[in-house]
Parts: sequence; structure tokens; C-alpha cells
Amino acid sequence: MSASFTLPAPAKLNRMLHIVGRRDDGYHELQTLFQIVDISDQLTLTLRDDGDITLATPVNGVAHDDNLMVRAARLLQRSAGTAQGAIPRAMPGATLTIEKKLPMGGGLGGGSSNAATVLLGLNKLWQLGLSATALAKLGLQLGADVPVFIYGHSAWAEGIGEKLTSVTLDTPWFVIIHPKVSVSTPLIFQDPELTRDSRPITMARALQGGASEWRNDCEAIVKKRYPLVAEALDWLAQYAPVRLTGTGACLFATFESEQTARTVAELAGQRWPTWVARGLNTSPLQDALGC
Ligand SMILES: C[C@@](CO)(OP(=O)(O)O)[C@H](O)COP(=O)(O)OP(=O)(O)OC[C@H]1O[C@@H](n2ccc(N)nc2=O)[C@H](O)[C@@H]1O
Ligand SMILES: Nc1ncnc2c1ncn2[C@@H]1O[C@H](COP(=O)(O)OP(=O)(O)O)[C@@H](O)[C@H]1O
Repeated sequence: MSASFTLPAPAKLNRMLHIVGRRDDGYHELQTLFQIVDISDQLTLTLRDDGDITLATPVNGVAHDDNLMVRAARLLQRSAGTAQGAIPRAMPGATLTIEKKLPMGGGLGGGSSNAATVLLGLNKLWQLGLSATALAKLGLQLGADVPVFIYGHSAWAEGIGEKLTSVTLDTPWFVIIHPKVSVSTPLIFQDPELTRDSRPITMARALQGGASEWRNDCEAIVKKRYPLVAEALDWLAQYAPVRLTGTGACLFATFESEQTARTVAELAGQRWPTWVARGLNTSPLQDALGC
């Protein structure tokens, strides 16, 4: 058994996002198209036999025990160590490291993706043999976006993002920019002016409509409350259609040509942190794990 894995934790974009209702617990019912893209954090998971879970590379602004990587590892350890019907057993541990490239809290799902990579990677490193369904169920306790990274495929999502159906999307080039402001997800969802009554549509309708009909219901409120997002969006929209991902703050513009994307990215890069990414239909994580 290999004692160490180095694995990617890719970003996602919400190509469209409709808010179709609000549950009694305050969470919102969404309809969204998730697409994984080819920019990633890099994680290394190394087996240790003393049962400890340690993140050896601190992430700025996140306490060790709150880090989604540590929480994912401990959740898996607890759950596998006390599986129903099995004799409780001593579990191995792991040392985790991360090379963080994705911005935090920007709507690219980096934290959720880190957690998914830890769950899938440790499932293999610890030889637990848990199914993707079991891992996605565990992951959902950590964040609404974890399951899509566990399944590792473009997906139509409903509920709070956990009811997933695999789809195949176009794979354009994206210029992603971070407007250098942090958007609070809870504040956006609490905003009295947020559109939360979009009419539910079918997945077929969403796919038929294509990118020209896709929108993000959070976009108007995020633009209104965060002028820096509005400014960046208006700038990028000169070059190509632009959308907010998740609750932001990151924005993405869609291009058919890599060269045009790189030219616009060079201009954007003079003002904002900028990435060029290709849309994917399968995750590089599943490729690395040989799933
Ligand atoms: C809306 C999305 C779309 O991808 O936005 P991004 O976070 O990616 O920007 C996500 O599903 C977000 O998922 P995640 O960031 O994990 O959110 P959570 O930590 O579960 O929730 C943060 C807070 O946002 C609100 N919330 C979140 C998701 C949801 N469907 N309805 C909500 O009302 C709740 O107030 C919750 O306490
Ligand atoms: N390993 C991690 N990477 C990123 N964020 C993390 C991590 N662990 C905990 N967090 C927390 O989760 C929040 C959401 O992070 P992230 O998933 O990157 O953003 P978003 O949900 O907007 O796409 C961060 O603001 C941070 O406080």
C-alpha cells in the first residue's frame, strides 16, 4: 500500500443558479449547474499509525481544527471507526499538507473541494472501501458543495445542492476574476431583496436553453451590496458574457478561444487576481485516483 498520495482539489463554477424556495430551517432550495474546472489546490495525504490528524501547512485565517480538511479527516475516522454492526476499531491517522491556489470564500468551492479530496483520498489510503454515496453523505455534513466534488462530474443540482444528476456541458475557456472583496454567503441569503421565488424549471429545459439563457439569482443583490463586484463585472462584460459563481465574489467570462481568454486575462490581471481555466466534465481528482 502506498503511504502517501498527492491529489488535486479542483474549483467549480455555478454556470447558472436559480433560487426556487426557502426551507423551514432557513436554507434555500436551489437549481444550479455545477461545472468543475482545471484549476486546483494540491493536497498531500500521508499515512500515520498513531491515529493523529494533523494539517502541517496552516491555512491563513482558518484555525487548525476548523479547517475543512481536518474536519473531513476526523469525520471519516469517527464514522469508519464506529461503523454500525462492526466492532469499534483503532483507526490510522494522516498528515495533511496543502498548496493553496484557489481563493477562499470566492464561490469557487475550494474549501468543499479540499474536504472531498480528503474524504476520497483517505478512503483509499486507509483502505476503507466506502462508496461514493456514503462519502457524499458524510461530506454534506461539512458543506452543501462537497457531494459534487465527491462524484466528480458536471451536474444539475437541486435541493440545497445535494440532489445531483450528472450532465455533460460545453467546455469553454473561462477568465475568472476575484474583485478583491469578500462576500458573505449567509448575508446574501438573508437579504430581504434576494430573488427567492424563481419558477422551478426542468433539467432538460435548463440544458436546452444553453448559456445565453443562464443567470445567477444572487447576482443582482451581490452587485448592489458590493460595488467592487459591480465594477469588475461591468469591466469584464465588455469582452464576453459574464456570470457570478455561487454567492461570489468571483466572476467568470466565457470564451470559445483560449487565445482570446488569455489576452483578456492579461488585461484583467493588471487590476484583479485572475485565472484562465478550461471547463471540464470529469474531475482531475477522479482521474488521479483512477476512478
Ligand atoms: C450557494 C452556493 C452554490 O455553490 O454558494 P458558494 O458557497 O459556492 O458561493 C453553495 O451551495 C453554498 O454552500 P456552502 O458555502 O457550503 O454553504 P454553507 O456553509 O452550507 O451555508 C452558509 C450559509 O448560507 C445559507 N445558505 C446556504 C446554502 C443554501 N442552499 N441556502 C442557504 O440559505 C445559510 O444561511 C448557511 O448558514
Ligand atoms: N481548507 C479550506 N479551504 C478554504 N476555506 C476553508 C477551508 N477550511 C475552512 N474554510 C472556510 O470555508 C469558507 C468557504 O470557503 P470556500 O469553499 O473556499 O468558498 P466558497 O464556499 O465561497 O466557494 C472560507 O471562507 C473559510 O473560512
